[in-house]
Amino acid sequence: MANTTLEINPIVQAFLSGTKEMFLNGKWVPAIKGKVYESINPTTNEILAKIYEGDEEDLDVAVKAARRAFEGSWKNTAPRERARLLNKLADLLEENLEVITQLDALDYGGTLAVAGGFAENAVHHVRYYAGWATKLYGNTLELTSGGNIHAFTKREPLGVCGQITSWNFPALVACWKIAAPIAAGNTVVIKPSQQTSLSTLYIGKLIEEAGFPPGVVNIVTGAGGKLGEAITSHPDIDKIGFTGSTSVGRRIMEKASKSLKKITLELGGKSPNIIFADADLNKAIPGAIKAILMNTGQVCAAGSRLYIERSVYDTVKEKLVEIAESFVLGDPLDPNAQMGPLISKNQITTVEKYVELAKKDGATILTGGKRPDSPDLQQGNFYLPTIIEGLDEKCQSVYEEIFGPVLCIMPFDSIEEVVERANATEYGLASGVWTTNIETTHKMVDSLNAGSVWVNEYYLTDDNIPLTGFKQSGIGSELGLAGIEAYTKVKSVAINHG
Ligand SMILES: NC(=O)C1=CN([C@@H]2O[C@H](COP(=O)(O)OP(=O)(O)OC[C@H]3O[C@@H](n4cnc5c(N)ncnc54)[C@H](O)[C@@H]3O)[C@@H](O)[C@H]2O)C=CC1
Ligand code: BAL
Repeated sequence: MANTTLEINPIVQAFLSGTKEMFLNGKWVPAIKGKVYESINPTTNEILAKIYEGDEEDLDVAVKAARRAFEGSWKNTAPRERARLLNKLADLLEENLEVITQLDALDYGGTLAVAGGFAENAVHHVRYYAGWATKLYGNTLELTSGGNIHAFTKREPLGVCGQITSWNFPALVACWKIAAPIAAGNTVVIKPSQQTSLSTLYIGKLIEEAGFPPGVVNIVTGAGGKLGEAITSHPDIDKIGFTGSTSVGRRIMEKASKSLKKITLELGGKSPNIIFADADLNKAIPGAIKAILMNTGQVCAAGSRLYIERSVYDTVKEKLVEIAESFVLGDPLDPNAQMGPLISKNQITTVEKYVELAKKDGATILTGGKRPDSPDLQQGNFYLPTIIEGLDEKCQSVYEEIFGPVLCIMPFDSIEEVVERANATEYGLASGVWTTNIETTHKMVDSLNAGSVWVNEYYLTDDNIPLTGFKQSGIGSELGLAGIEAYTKVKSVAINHG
C-alpha cells in the first residue's frame, strides 16, 4: 500500500487490496499456476499491489475466448451497437477519472496534471473511435476494362488482436490499444506492462460494467519475456499492436513473422527540437522545457536533443537552466509537484549511466546530473532536471534514447546544418521547430525525417492526427483514420452481372 500522507480515493485504496486477477472471457480469474508479482510505487519503492502472473496457459484461455467472441457475434455486431458500448465505456472512464489518474500516479509516478491529462485524453480517444465504428466504408470501383462488372471493396476486421503496452501513460496507451480494434469489429487480448498493470485492470472493470460481451476484451498480466513472447507467437492471434522499445519491437516483428501476423509498432525516439533565432522565445523556451520534462522525460517523443541557433544560444541556455532549477519535484499526488519520480530504480541507473557517458565525452553539466538532496525525496526514484552541453550526434547520450529528464543542448549556424544534424539519428518519431519565418517552417516540415513535425508547439497530439514512427521508431500508424484502418483488411469483390 502506498505510504503517502496525501489523500487517496477510497475506491483506489480498495482496488489496491488483495491480489489482482486477470479478466478472461468476461470473468475475473487468478493465474492457473497461481504465481503472483508485485507492482512497486516509484515514489516510495514500497509494494503498491500484488498481481497474478499469467503464462501460456492463461493466454490460451484468453485467446480462445477472444476467438469465440469474434466468430460468435462481435464481427457481425451492428456498428452502432459497438459505438454504443464504446460510448458507455467512455462515460464510465470519465466518471472514474480521479481513480484512473491516481492509479497511474501511484503506479508509474506521473503527476496529477500529467496522469490526469492522459486519463482525460483516454476518454476522448474512446469516444473518437466510437464515432468511427459507424463510418468505415469501402469504395466502388470502375474497371479499367469496362464491362458489366460491379466491383467494390469492403473493410473487414482482422480477428483476434494481441495488444502489448509500455509503462509510460498506461491508461491512455491501453485505450489506444482497445478502442480502435474493438470499433472495427475485432476482439482483443491485452497485456499491459508488468510494471504498470493496475489502471488497465481497472479499465477492465469498466469494460465489464459497460456490458461488452464476454471475450471481446481480455486482459492478461505478466512479464514481457514470457507472456509477451507467448502472445507474439500464438498461432490464433491475427495482429500484434505494440507500444514499447525499439529492441523489443524488433523481437516482436521477428516472432510475428513466423505466422505472418499483421503488426503495428509504436517504438522509441530521440527527437530533435529546434529553436531558430527568429522564434518567439517566450513560447519556445517553456516549450523546450515541456518537451523534455513532461512525464519526467519518459515519453517516446520527448524533445531530448535541443538545437539552438547560435545568436540566441546563451540567452536560451540561461533561461532553460533557470526554469529547470525552479522545477518542483515531489509526490505525484501532491498538486504542487511539477515532476514525479522515474518509474524504477533500474531507470535511475540507466539515466545515471548516460550522464556518466556524457561526462566522459566531455559534456558540461549545466544543471542537475544527480539525484536531489532533499530528504523528502530519498525514498523515491527522483532525478533532477538535467541540462548538458558540449556534445554532438556521435555521443551515445545524444543518439540513444535515455527516457529521463536529460536535455542535451547544441548550437547551430544554418538551416542546412541543423537539418542534417536533426536527421542524424536511427529514430524518426517526432520533431519540434520554433520559428516565425514561413519559409523556414516549410523547409523544415519538408526536410525533417520524422512522423510528427510540430511547429511552435510540442506534443501537439490529437485523436484526428495520426502518430507514425519513421525509420526505427515504428511501423504503421496509431490514431486518426489510419489508426482504425490498421485493424481492418480490405476485401475486393467483383460481380459479373453481364
Ligand atoms: N511510439 C510510441 O507511441 C511510444 C513508444 N514508447 C516506447 O516504449 C519504451 C518504454 O516502454 P517500456 O515498457 O520500457 O518498453 P518495453 O519494450 O521494455 O516493454 C513494452 C511492453 O513489451 C513487453 N515485452 C517485453 N519484452 C517482450 C518480448 N520479448 N515479447 C513481447 N513483449 C515483450 C513488456 O512486458 C511491455 O508490456 C520507450 O522506448 C518508448 O520510446 C512508449 C510510449 C509511446
Ligand atoms: N510500478 C512501477 C515500478 C515497478 O513495479 O517495477
